[in-house]
Amino acid sequence: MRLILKVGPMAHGGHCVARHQGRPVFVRHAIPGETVMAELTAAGSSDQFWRADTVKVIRPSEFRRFNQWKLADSLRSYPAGRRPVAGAEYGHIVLEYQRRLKAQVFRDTMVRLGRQAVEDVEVLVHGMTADEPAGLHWRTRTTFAVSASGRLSMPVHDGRGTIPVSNIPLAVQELNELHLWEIDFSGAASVRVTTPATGREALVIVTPLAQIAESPEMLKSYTTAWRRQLSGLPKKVSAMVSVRQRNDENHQVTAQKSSSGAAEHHLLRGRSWVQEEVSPEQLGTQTFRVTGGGYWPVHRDAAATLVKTVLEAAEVQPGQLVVDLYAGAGLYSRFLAEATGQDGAVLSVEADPSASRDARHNLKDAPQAIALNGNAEEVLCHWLRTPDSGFSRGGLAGRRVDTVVMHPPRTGAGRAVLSRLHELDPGKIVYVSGDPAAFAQETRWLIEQGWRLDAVTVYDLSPDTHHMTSVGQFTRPGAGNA
Ligand SMILES: C[S@@+](CC[C@H](N)C(=O)[O-])C[C@H]1O[C@@H](n2cnc3c(N)ncnc32)[C@H](O)[C@@H]1O
Repeated sequence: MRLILKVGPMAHGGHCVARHQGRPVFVRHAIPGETVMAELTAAGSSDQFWRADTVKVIRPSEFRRFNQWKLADSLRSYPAGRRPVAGAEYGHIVLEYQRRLKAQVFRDTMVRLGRQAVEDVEVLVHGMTADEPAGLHWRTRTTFAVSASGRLSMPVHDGRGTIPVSNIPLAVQELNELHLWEIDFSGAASVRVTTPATGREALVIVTPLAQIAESPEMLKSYTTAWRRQLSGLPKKVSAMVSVRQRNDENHQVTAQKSSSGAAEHHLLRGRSWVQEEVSPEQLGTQTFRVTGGGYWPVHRDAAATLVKTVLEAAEVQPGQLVVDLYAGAGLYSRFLAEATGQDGAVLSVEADPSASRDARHNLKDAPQAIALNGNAEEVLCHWLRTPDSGFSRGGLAGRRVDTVVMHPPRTGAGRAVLSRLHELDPGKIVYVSGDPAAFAQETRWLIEQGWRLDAVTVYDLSPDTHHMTSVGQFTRPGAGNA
């Protein structure tokens, strides 16, 4: 069923809000102010709200542009009898206006969920200069679904099926040049491709279908087939099979999950890691090993931009004690260690064992940085229980933490971690977030405990999508630090 709708503001998640006979309808691929014809994609008679997708624009916004990713363009998808692929919900909007919409969504979310005053969260969303004007070719990590015939595919919106692809306009050119779509990945559930911004290498990670992963004979025979299929790729391409337990979605790891969730790797060719190189302005260059599908900021310029912003917000002085929670491969820790110098210390906390091994490796030239493998909440509890033990025995050597940098998964740190953090009472918290709703809710809680949000910077590190990244800086007036 199709409706003609006058579309209202952009909401968190990448859809505009409209109304039909009083009921809210979340419309994808529209722009505030437009009148569109929308196809209902989820519309139960008792549903509180419906979902719809734009199939025709009746009165276009001046900020509408031609969506350069054909498969993600709803205006070309529906006439072709298919749904648009997910992952480029803003592709039909002029880049500069995408950022204005993200600023509006951030502000609205901070007001609604964070209970902030509008005037306190008037933010600009900063883009990366290299993205102008199109917002294409920035992704260094891309995960594909695999079709029944073994072709690389992308899921369509609302999770109803996948569509084979032969070009990813948002990915760096190095990915498209590999022509992986010509390879038969039958037997795989997904394929993740890492193409670091250096352009010097790539890593293909094949995750088998569950029934194949569970049978050693089938796994062996498919592994042989994938190795053969990939043999024609340039030498710089490494490949591996990753048999991963469930529960590691979005890298939300708990203590139990982090041990049971470790991936078993079978190398097909090359090596199981990539090298990332990060050169934030005036902070020098550092290199990092990132193994398998371990977390790394996806936009080719994100790592340098975030390091610079985090270091500016943290204002670390030589000799200070800094904690990097959810540290991944030690990206922030490595630069923070330069700032504390050898008289200070950085405690780099990461739950995933493989990422934590990478952090240990990446921090080996900075003895003042200590990689701790553990769940954030448990490590915090340990610090609170035995603050006087030495750093490598789970304590804080009797010192007060000057600054905590934290970059949790999109779902946020959660109340338990925030409570422990509040008890720890660091001088400052620098919070990097990939989700405005989680950030707003956790800001609200921190403010209720007496913290103050001193500054927030928002970046568009995911052009053409609805995602944004914020870096917030909190202090607690009256707690001896303001
Ligand atoms: C968004 S990433 C940030 C990584 C790093 N700061 C960076 O920017 O490269 C979140 C990281 O937190 C880790 N993680 C998830 N849940 C955790 C937990 N409960 N305790 C500690 N680390 C966790 C994930 O494995 C992942 O490496």
